[in-house]
Amino acid sequence: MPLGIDRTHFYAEKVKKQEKDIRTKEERIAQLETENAMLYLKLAQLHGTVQSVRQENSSLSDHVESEQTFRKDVSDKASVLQRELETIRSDLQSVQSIAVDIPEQFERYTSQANKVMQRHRQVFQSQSSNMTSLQSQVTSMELALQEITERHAKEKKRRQELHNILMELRGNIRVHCRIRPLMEFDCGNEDQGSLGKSGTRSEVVVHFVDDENVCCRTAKHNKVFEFERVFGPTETQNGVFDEVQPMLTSLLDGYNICIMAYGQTGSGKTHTMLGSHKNEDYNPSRDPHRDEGVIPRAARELFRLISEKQSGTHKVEVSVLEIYNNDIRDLLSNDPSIKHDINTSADGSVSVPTLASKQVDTVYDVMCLVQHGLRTRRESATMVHEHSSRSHLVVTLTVISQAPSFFSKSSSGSSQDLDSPRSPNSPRSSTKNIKEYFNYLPSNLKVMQRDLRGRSLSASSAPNLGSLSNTWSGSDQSAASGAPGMGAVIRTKLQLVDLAGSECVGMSGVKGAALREASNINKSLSALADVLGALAEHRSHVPYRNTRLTHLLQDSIGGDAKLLVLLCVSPAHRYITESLQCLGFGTRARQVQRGPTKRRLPSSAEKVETSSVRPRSASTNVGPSFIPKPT
Ligand SMILES: Nc1ncnc2c1ncn2[C@@H]1O[C@H](COP(=O)(O)OP(=O)(O)OP(=O)(O)O)[C@@H](O)[C@H]1O
Repeated sequence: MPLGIDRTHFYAEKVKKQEKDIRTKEERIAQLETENAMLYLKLAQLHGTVQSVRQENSSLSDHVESEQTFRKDVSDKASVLQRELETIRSDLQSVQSIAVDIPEQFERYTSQANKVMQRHRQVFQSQSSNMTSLQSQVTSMELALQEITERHAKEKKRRQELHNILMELRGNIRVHCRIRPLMEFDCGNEDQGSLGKSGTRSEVVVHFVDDENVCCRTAKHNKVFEFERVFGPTETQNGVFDEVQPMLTSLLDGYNICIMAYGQTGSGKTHTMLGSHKNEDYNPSRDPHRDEGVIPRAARELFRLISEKQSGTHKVEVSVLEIYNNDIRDLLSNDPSIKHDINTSADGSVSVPTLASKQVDTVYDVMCLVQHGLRTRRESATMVHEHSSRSHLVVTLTVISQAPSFFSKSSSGSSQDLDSPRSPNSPRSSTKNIKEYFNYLPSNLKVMQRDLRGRSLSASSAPNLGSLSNTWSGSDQSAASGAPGMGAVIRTKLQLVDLAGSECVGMSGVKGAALREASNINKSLSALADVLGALAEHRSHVPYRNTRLTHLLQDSIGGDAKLLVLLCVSPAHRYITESLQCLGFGTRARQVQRGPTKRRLPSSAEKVETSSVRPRSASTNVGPSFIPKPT
């Protein structure tokens, strides 16, 4: 402390100064604190900045990293592309080298193709010209073939006609064969001696070859049989009848006709002759039925033919009989158990005088009588089928026709029969008579022409039409008949026979009375075969009288009737023995030559009575009640 200065003052001054210092320092401190705060603030700001920079950095480094990856990828791809580029470049180089050859090759190929095309064009041209000539050849060959086919058909028809004429002139028996379809009962059964396996369908061994041939083929047999007509399993009843129909015209021309169905049991005889067993198809019916057989169809055709004739000149009588156990039983009689005898007249014609016959006017009447007879006919179930006929059924339609008087002895005085060879010098009838003749019997024309053709073949003489008017003038009938404008009476018969079936007794399984039936059936059928054998071999003795069947059919088989045998065969292996036997029977029948079939001559004994029912015999047996009244 300086001397002379008051101490207090000094100190006061010092304190003041220190306080000032302190204040200054405090201010400084405050200032510094403010600055410090500012700095803290700044630092915080800087921290934030650093943080964001850091984040930016990290995202930038991510970026960089992905950039690097991308770059790497790009460089990889670039290197791959580079390599591909190089390959392409090398390919391009090779393509370029090939491309240089292409136009050359193209030209070469084009010229080659042109050459080939030219060659082909030439070949095509030559072929098309060949084709045109071939086509014209084919056309002409087709025409020729058509012509040949037509000629063949005509020739076949002509051959058939000539064959028929020849058969007729020789008096041959016509034989048709029908193969039925395979049926349920054709199933084999070893117990019954079947050739097939038990319970299996029998094998088809009988084959339809064509219209004229049938063939039996098995391991043991291979045989073809020829007949006038062969019908296959699909043939209709109508088709079968179509071949029968022409014979019926002959019936009104004065010929006797016999149509018989032959075959083993179950082969379709009744089906063919009457119709199907199903639905009672052979019930009387006024209208034609699809399944009806030869008998109703023949009756229908007969009445149709009669309807074309002058009314009142024809009448028809029906008789129905069966031959059962070698006895004749009248199925129209009130007592069918009565046995009947057969009469043979001097001219060889056969009849059963005690048989009832009934006049009929329609097919319905005929079928009513036939059905009446069928109810009495012996039929029973055998092991072959349930409706086996145990008797031979014979339905006879007798046509009694009265010719107009111009057929009786004509003014020319000739009484020549058509069946005797005509002399070219025989007297000619008037043109009027010929005209009348053809007006009366237009259907005769065909038969006449056929006869004349046949005659001109055999007698090689020119046909004399003038003598035709005397066809039916066998005797002086005009006066005998008494009917003005009406002449002599002619009786012709149409015999329709449904034979009982030949059968192997073992297979049909019959015993006792049925065995007797079967053996009688077989006996009569073998007698029939014997008769045919004797006729075919022209033996002096023909054993007609061995059975009632052969005796009854004597004048049809050995006489002058037109005879048609309808063979019925099963196609099944099971019945091969019976089928071969049946076809053999047919072949034998065809070999029979009986001489020309003859026309019936008018008989002076009767005249046609069209108004009343006049049974020819045994009239008491048949009453009008047989024909049911129309419903
Ligand atoms: N062509 C055919 N079409 C269809 N069915 C047929 C034919 N032929 C025969 N049948 C049938 O075969 C079975 C036997 O025929 P059918 O009775 O006619 O023989 P069958 O020869 O008369 O026999 P049987 O001699 O024993 O009386 C019947 O059921 C019949 O309907």
